[in-house]
Amino acid sequence: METTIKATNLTKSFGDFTAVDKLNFEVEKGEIFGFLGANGAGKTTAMKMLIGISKPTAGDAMVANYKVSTQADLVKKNIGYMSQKFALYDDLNIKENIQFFGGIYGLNAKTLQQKYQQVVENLGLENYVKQLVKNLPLGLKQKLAFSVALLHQPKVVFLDEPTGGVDPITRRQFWELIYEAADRGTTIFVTTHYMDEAEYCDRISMMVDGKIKALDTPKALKKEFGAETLNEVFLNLAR
Ligand SMILES: Nc1ncnc2c1ncn2[C@@H]1O[C@H](COP(=O)(O)OP(=O)(O)OP(=O)(O)O)[C@@H](O)[C@H]1O
Repeated sequence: METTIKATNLTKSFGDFTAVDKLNFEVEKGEIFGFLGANGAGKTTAMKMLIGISKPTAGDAMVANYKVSTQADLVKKNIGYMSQKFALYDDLNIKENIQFFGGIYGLNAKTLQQKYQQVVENLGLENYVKQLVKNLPLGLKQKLAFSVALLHQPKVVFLDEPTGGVDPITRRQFWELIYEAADRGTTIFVTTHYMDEAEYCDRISMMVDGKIKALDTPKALKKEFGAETLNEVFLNLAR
């Protein structure tokens, strides 16, 4: 087993307030790890530390073999990131987005052309290549954003509520792409508020008030809490 994320007492305080309180967990290569919590539980603060844009005030984390405390630039180069709020440039077309984001990660023109063709073919985007990304249906935009986050073949990809606003069938299709990436060995770290998505994860953690209160497979968590659904587990914990 190869560990791609390891948090050790990972902590972030703002003055007297501890938003993330001594998180300890490991995520293996190719694992799909769901990161759940109610609003304000501390998920965004934790994720910001894991992607190297915010320094822990105590503890540390290794991500893709680099320390977030001292090697944040290397962490950033070796991960992918996609959020619901920002992922692609609406006023560029598919090719331009791939050239822009792939270029940031240092891919050359030939590789970018190959990646572009692969993405168009894999996602069936042939009818949209002349359009600006803003004209794509939301579900396709999300799939494209995920593919763009994987252009530089990162060891880990962080997905921050990647499927907000689409129906369960479209979410399910998005998850097929996640499974394919995980099968190729990419580690997936995903936050979500949708319990159907949480069910698709290999393991999930549930955060309450800055701490991880439960962490296991969806099946084991339901058993542990004597619950029929993950939603019940979640409500039990968050209460
Ligand atoms: N820069 C900051 N200064 C002070 N407090 C902060 C700061 N950033 C976050 N917090 C506080 O830390 C707590 C956790 O916030 P965070 O955004 O990480 O939660 P979250 O679990 O991501 O919630 P949501 O699902 O709503 O995004 C909140 O109480 C928030 O007000």
